[in-house]
Amino acid sequence: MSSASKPIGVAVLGMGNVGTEVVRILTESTGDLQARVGAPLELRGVAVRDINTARPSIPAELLTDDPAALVARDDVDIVIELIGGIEPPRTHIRTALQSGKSVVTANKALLADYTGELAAAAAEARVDLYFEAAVAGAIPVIRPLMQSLAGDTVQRVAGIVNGTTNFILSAMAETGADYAETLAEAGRLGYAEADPTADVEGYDAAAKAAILASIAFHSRVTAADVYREGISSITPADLASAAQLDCTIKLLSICERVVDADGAQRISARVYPALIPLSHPLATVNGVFNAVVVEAENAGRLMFYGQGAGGVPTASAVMGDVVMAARNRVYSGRGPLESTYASLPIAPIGSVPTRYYVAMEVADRPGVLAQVAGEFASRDIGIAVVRQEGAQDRARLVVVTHRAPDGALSETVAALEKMDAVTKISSVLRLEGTDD
Ligand SMILES: NC(=O)C1=CN([C@@H]2O[C@H](COP(=O)(O)OP(=O)(O)OC[C@H]3O[C@@H](n4cnc5c(N)ncnc54)[C@H](O)[C@@H]3O)[C@@H](O)[C@H]2O)C=CC1
Ligand SMILES: N[C@@H](CC=O)C(=O)O
Ligand code: NA
Repeated sequence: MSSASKPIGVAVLGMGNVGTEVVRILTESTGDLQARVGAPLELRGVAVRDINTARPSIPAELLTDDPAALVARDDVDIVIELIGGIEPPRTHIRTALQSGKSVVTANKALLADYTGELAAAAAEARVDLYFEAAVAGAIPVIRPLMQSLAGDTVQRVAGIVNGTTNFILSAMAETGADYAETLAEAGRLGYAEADPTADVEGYDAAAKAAILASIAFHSRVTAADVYREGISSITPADLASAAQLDCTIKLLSICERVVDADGAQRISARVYPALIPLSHPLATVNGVFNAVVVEAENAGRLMFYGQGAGGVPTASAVMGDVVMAARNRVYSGRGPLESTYASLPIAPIGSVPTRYYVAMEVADRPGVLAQVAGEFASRDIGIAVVRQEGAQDRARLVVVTHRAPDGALSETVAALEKMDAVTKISSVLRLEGTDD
């Protein structure tokens, strides 16, 4: 260590749920952090949107409403971006990297689309760009994929990577809690994004899937490559119906290698709410907890579990990256570079085999069931479960299929929608976590 005593200057951009906790740890744990880094970490400044409304927990002289000026300071070595969104973070991060500063960010929305540009700037300047907090909050998942599994071949990375939606679905399933009230509570607890549409419509999970798939499969996957559905249409009736099938409903993020009919490998990256059996390990992941299951050729199955959102746990992941980036500066090292050599193409959702759960309202008269079953059979789709709920002149019919290409399943649903006897398709969900 050539410059053991030279302090590492740190700047924090954004002092919200996560930024506040990062500043707290930086100021409360100075001695331990210094010992772990091999040099003191010195907080040079904190950029906030409005100095007058900023929380009074740090000395006024550290506050600024000019993040660009803070990033430009010669005594700042590491920039921690915790503002969120695309701009201004994209500009601040790029400027920081281009001027030789390392960057730590939790900004999955930005990384899902701009990792290429930012990683290139980091590589050019020979500095680190770290983002462990961007996927599954406190859970170490980026570093295990990038480093621990660098010698293996990852086949699948799947799990629950959004705390807000898992908090909502768990509460609805456990206590019948109201969707809107639970979403508001997730906002108060600091789990939800500034615009919670990103959570409930699956954009946040899709951004995380893009990041995970890119790393796991050494390819470039962006948010637009990820098939996405959110949870806003999930009803208490769906959860009750899932329970009757010994299942629950979770918003899943699934990234896997799939092999085409012609033998070519592709990446399937998809996010949707799905039924999973209550016996599946992900079924017991509740509240703000996330879990990511990685399947690798040689390591086998690995499961990572912990708090996926919230200022305090997320700040832990940010600080882990800060310590690594600071150590690298002290010891003149660098973390791993982005790796996209495999460049696998994306598999269209229609080609991916899956299972469907379809709930519909049908006229309660003879022959309807045979007609419905006929639509599945004509596309070579096997039916695993048929259940009729209710009677009189309207009945709720639930069909669970065997595995078939998603395109054939969605075509069947479109055909059912046109049938006179089907008055309404109430919900279409996929079923995951089963062998058949
Ligand atoms: N809250 C969580 O559980 C997690 C959040 N993240 C990510 O961490 C980042 C921060 O999230 P939160 O702290 O929850 O958001 P937040 O909305 O609580 O904090 C962002 C802060 O940035 C400030 N800000 C906005 N524009 C600014 C500007 N131009 N200059 C300086 N400050 C500005 C806002 O006033 C706000 O205080 C986001 O990228 C988010 O996606 C990642 C994992 C978990
Ligand atoms: N809004 C996100 C925060 C963490 O990434 C979530 O709920 O998971
Ligand atoms: Na993480």
